[in-house]
Amino acid sequence: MAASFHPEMARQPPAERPPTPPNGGKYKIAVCQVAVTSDKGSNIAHARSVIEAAADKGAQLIVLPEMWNCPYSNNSFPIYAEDIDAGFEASPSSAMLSEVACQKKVTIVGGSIPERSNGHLYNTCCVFDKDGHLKAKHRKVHLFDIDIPGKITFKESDTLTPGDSLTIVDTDVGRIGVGICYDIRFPELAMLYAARGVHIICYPGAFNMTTGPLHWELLQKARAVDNQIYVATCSPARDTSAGYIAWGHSTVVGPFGEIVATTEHEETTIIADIDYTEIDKRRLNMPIESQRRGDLYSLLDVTRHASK
Ligand SMILES: NC(=O)CC(=O)C(=O)O
Repeated sequence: MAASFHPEMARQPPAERPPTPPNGGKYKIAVCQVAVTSDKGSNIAHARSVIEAAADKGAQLIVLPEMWNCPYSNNSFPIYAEDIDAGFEASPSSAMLSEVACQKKVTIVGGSIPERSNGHLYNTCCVFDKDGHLKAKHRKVHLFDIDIPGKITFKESDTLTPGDSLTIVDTDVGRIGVGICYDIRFPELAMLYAARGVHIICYPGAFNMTTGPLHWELLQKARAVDNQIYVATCSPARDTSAGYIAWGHSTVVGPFGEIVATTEHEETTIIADIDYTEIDKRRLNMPIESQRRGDLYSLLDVTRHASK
């Protein structure tokens, strides 16, 4: 039975200080690089079985990819879109995530799906707690509009509207910041999340065959090492017959820039141990926050003292 959605709950700002994470800050994360088809019903059923399998292997935090219920294309977004705020009856993808989170008692960062709301379409990630409650909804704030002639041209803004807020959510597996794919290219977002005490940023994403080989891993490591936090990315599996071919290579990076777990492009689930005491350790080893020269440069709002 799906738990109901309370929009106000999702909008509550997090406390200034992150609560001490239970279990000493040690968790198992599963990043599910699922294959996506044009059949929404089978995508939902498949994602469910992959989540169940990950939970059965001990994962407590489970991440899905960007646009896991539909092909990644401007033609598909309006057709596959769901009205999440209208309740789970109007959103079978969210209903499934809520049910399986509650059934398996896991936190789910539910990749993203096209969301229809008040006449707009968004690229939206829902986060569910282990009781199946929708804790947060992140709408991709930086739309993927690029033009690399002869390689790739994509304009999400042809169909999608950007979100207008950041997403930080306190869960049983720590304080999570959410970004979607292109959001990873904007270091200010990650800095702000770190300033607010986020332990891990989850980026469901679907980089492509042009930018993926050069930028995907580099950006994840940069966000992690600059901010001394964990970063997890989750891509769909590669489908070479698709209009948009995803790079794959879902990864978990630690606060020293180390790859904790990664994969190639086929469908798979990677399960990794994360340990937030590593964040404190690395910040002691290399106290870049206190070494920052605020007298020479500053970014409005980006000071980690907000979380102290
Ligand atoms: N698909 C995206 O949003 C981003 C991407 O592929 C890139 O930044 O490159």
